[in-house]
Amino acid sequence: MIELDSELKDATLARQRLAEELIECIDSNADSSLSELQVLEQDLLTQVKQHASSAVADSEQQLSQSLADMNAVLARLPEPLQPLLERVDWNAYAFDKNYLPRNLPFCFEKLEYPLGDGRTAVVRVPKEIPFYASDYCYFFDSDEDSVNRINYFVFRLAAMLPYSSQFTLIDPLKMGQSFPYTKRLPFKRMVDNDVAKVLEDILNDIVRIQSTYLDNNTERLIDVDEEILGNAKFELIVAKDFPQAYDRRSIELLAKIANTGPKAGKMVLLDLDNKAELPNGLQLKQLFPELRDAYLNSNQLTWGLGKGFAEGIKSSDMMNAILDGLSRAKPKETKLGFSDVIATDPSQWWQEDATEVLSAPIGGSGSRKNDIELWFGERNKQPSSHGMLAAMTGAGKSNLYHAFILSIASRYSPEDVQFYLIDGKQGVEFQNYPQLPHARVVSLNTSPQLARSVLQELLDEMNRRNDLFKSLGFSDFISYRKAGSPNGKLPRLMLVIDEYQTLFEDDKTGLGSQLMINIASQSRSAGIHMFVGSQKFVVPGMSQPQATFSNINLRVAMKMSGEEITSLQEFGAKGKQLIRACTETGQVVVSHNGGVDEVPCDTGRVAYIEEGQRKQLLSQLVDKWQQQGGENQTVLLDGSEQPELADNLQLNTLFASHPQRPNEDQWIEYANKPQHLGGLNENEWYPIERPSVFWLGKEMNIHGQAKVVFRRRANEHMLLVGDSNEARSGMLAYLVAQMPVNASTEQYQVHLLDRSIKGSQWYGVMGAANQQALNNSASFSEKFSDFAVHLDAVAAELDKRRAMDEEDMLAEPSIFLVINEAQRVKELVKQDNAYGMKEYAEGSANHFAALLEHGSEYGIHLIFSFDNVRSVSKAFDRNDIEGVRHKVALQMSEEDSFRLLKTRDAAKLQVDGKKPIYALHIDQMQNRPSKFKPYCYNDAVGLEANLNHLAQLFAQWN
Ligand SMILES: Nc1ncnc2c1ncn2[C@@H]1O[C@H](COP(=O)(O)OP(=O)(O)OP(=O)(O)O)[C@@H](O)[C@H]1O
Repeated sequence: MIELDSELKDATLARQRLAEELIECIDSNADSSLSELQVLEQDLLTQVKQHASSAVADSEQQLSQSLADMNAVLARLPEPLQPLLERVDWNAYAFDKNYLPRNLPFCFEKLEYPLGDGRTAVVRVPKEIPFYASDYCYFFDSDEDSVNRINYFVFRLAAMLPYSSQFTLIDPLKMGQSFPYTKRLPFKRMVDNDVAKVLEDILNDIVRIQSTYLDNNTERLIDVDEEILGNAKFELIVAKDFPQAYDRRSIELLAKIANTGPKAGKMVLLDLDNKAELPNGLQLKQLFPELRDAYLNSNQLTWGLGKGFAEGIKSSDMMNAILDGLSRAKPKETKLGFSDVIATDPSQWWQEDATEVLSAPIGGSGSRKNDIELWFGERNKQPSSHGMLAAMTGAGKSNLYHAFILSIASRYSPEDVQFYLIDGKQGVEFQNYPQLPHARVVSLNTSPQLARSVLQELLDEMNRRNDLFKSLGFSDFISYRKAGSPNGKLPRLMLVIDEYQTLFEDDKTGLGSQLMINIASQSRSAGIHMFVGSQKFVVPGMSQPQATFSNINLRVAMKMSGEEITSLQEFGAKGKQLIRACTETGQVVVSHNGGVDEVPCDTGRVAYIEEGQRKQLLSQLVDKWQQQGGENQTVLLDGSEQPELADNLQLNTLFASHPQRPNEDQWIEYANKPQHLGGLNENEWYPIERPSVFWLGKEMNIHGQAKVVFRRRANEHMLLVGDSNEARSGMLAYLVAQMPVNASTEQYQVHLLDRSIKGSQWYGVMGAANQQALNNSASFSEKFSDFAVHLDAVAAELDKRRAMDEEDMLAEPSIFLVINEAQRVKELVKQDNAYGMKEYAEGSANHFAALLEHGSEYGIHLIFSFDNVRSVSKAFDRNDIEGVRHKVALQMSEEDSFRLLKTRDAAKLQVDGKKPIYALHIDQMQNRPSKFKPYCYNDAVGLEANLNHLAQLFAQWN
């Protein structure tokens, strides 16, 4: 045998190496990218050819070896890539994978090799044509075999892309009869008489694909990551018998698709009837500059060549087998299940430790199912403090929150992580989470003011933590926890705000932006993080977004509009490209590096949690926590509802922490206690002033309750004014009902005049409070004449007390004169007397002047409710009104608000609508109006429930 020369040896070795590599590639990893496979395969074929051509005469043996190697390699190719489709058992093929066709195995190339002895070896090498990676428009000449050849393209592509190939088979001459199987293809455009209409649809699709997937970096659909591709389809548009029976418009549209479509995955194949005429003025080469002969893969318009080598599909058995297989094929999994992401067995939960990092797998990319994660804290010295999420409606933002919350809740115990879950103004996304053991606060329909107060609360918590760390000599949360949490375990706190633009609404002073900057820049070292979301990153009303964003490293984006993406500054060009490709619900792009291009973003799909699964997980979490003896301490706030007295945390803490009525010292301690611990945060609490606290509703923050404290000081009276009956009667009834909080029955006196209209729905509310909560210990009158008896007595009592020495006076019980619906007390209307001075006509009413002026210093407090300011003015002088320390106003006109309060604020209480009802408390001594949601009377059932709650608490102290 003739020695191979060195060049040939090299070629042989190179070919062997390639063959081995290719086999390995196919064998070792079914998931290896197809393009890799195809490049190797292409190289192998080239090498075979080169080898053959240089082998010349003396290497027949080598040549056959090469061909044997090649065939061995080809035999191992996945079924849809096999050169001979007929050799595949399609009934056994699963159609479970897409093979993106950069090249299409197409026909056999006939190669002739002179063997030196005069003989010529003829070998057939499979030939591939560049397909979706090219800009070509292929044609072959039309003849009786055309359909078979078209079938070859269709079925090859359908097998290669069972989930991503679409077909438009245009057959105007035979009206679709050439392709009877069209209906059975998984994705197709049915073509009726209006060919142009279908072609226009395709053009629109091209534009859509261009704008969602393609840009400078990713020029072709075939280059888009398959994970991102989602439902985008590669399309083959076949024009049978072209251009016969095609009108001018269709021809032009087809040409436009052929020229712009390939990059967007739309290829045109012309079955070219070269005897047919194009309409006047149209020329094939001008219409289709990229036209190529499918057999020659050349742009020469040579006819009839290579036909003999083309593989066509004639076998209807084979076509049926492929169509059956396609219909059996399971649609590609578009939902990633949550059980792929977290452990489903509760015994495996709460094993992670949040000392350094809090991490939540929320989904996966490619074949990996849980590699998309959001983490907060510190990892390899890299910090990730806070995150933000932007997604258009329907992109799957809610599901992402659920995945995030439940992923964390399953990995970390409630002692390790606690949530503040805040829904925007109209939001109820987090409504299922009050039962979550990890939820410290859940706020639904959150008002802007409340949302801001949550940030303030977290800043307060941060300061408390920092003080603690400092006092113990620790630098931060991590070092404190690493030292074994000497003062008790502190959880990482995770604030999640949906629709976080709520923070910046009605915010003239820019408080929301400032609070956010402070949290973003300072809170990480205290173990406090935030993850905020909206439809965009930068939201209306936010000032200095850059100051905030520079501290928010974690950026999470889902499907967004093209314009939105273009104007994004929170991601670099590469990130934007990935976001553009998020065309389906659940697709997500994540950067922990501020979206910069230098560090690749993660992209994939968020695991989907069905509602039932969510509820099941929640109840399993509750069970697990209860088994450990844990209690649920979630504070639930709902901005759309009026608060209930029974939910008052301060009231409940007072009774929970004092089995017996507190003594003076205990009262001081409780009053001084901060609100977040259930105390009153009231520093001035001197028993000598006999302070009495009454809660009126809920403040616009997490822990604060709206309250008035009456002390034995000047002017400690109250006016409650405004036209909401629910609020007026609710506040007043509950105020009366709270008497026993402050003193035992002997230590207070209440004289009630209830002028509510008999038969109205508000009638009886005050009586119920007296009966259920006070055991009828208040004197209760419906007529002024009855009340006047008590009024006279109280006036006499005042005189008596004024004559007492101070200590004796202080021992006397506090007296509350309460008049409900005072606008209906005609005795309270001052009239001109004989000297032109204003005076009450009724004798007893004249006691009010002295009681207003001096009563409260001697423990006698007046509390009036009026439905309007005019009536207040008829009853009292301007000075009297100004003197009253506590004024609670409901929505009223600007003028009335100013007249009563010297501020117009009470005219703005209901700017967003009638519900919920807001009230304003002005403490004349503090001069700081505070808005709150008052307790309201809604119906007898609610009233009874709240009064019962009080009665039970009081029973504990009797
Ligand atoms: N990760 C996901 N995978 C698959 N389907 C999902 C995924 N997330 C959401 N979906 C589907 O999309 C629907 C809408 O999701 P979701 O409510 O999370 O969207 P959203 O962006 O919050 O919408 P909106 O802003 O309108 O409330 C869901 O009911 C679900 O069917």
